[in-house]
Amino acid sequence: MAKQLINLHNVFYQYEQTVALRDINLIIEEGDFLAIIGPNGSGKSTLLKIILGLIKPTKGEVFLFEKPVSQFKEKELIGYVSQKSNSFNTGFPATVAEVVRSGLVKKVGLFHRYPKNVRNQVKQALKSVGMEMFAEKNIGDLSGGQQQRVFIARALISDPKILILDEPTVGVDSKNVRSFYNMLAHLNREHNITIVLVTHDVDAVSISISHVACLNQTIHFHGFKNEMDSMSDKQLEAWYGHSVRKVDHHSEVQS
Ligand SMILES: Nc1ncnc2c1ncn2[C@@H]1O[C@H](COP(=O)(O)OP(=O)(O)OP(=O)(O)O)[C@@H](O)[C@H]1O
Repeated sequence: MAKQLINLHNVFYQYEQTVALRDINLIIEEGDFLAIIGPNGSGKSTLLKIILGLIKPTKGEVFLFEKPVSQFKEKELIGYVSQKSNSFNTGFPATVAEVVRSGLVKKVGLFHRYPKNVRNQVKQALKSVGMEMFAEKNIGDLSGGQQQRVFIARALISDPKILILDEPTVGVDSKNVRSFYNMLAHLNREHNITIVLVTHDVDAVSISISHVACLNQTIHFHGFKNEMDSMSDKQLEAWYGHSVRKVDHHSEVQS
């Protein structure tokens, strides 16, 4: 049986006046490539914050790598790329290699020397996202999609087992979205990294992923992507709250 990397059991979360999440039961296994999709305000960011241990559920339990979250100390096993990552302006004075290397700061300490093999680690991380040719470029001179790849490389440099991405295609032009998802599929399949991403874009579920969770306060569906393909438009609308369109890019995906 695959290892349960994330397990949320009867999780509720309430901000002062607003119930953001109710009765969430969600198991994410090693090797999954899961998209959590839901409309604006459906609780996606709140769910990520709970998984990342940034907030505690009002009720319910969270297990990471089969340990209660309070006992889970190996934070480097979870790589996170936030929605706001790709906001560098062209004047930001750091090279791509420096940005990727900064992913190691927590491990090395700000004023310690980096070990000799760091240059190689930076190279490997950039290679895994198809950006090794850009190591010496200024981060601010890259496109939104290229910057996003660099931030993924920064998350990968500490060798995580899970990569969590919040709206990763914001800032990626539409013509590059498919190759971006192909790159994530490559990390999932060839580097055995479990991937969890959240998005409000239902179309995103059509590309590369293995599993889908449909969230609107609670989980309305969680299963294999192709099981969701067989959901009727009426079922989808009932969960999403308004009309949605499914686009099947599956046949176009290259690994
Ligand atoms: N700090 C907060 N204080 C009070 N209410 C909040 C706070 N953050 C979020 N909420 C509310 O909780 C609910 C879930 O918000 P959340 O940001 O998790 O949704 P989301 O699916 O990530 O939204 P979006 O797609 O718009 O980013 C919303 O009703 C939101 O207004």
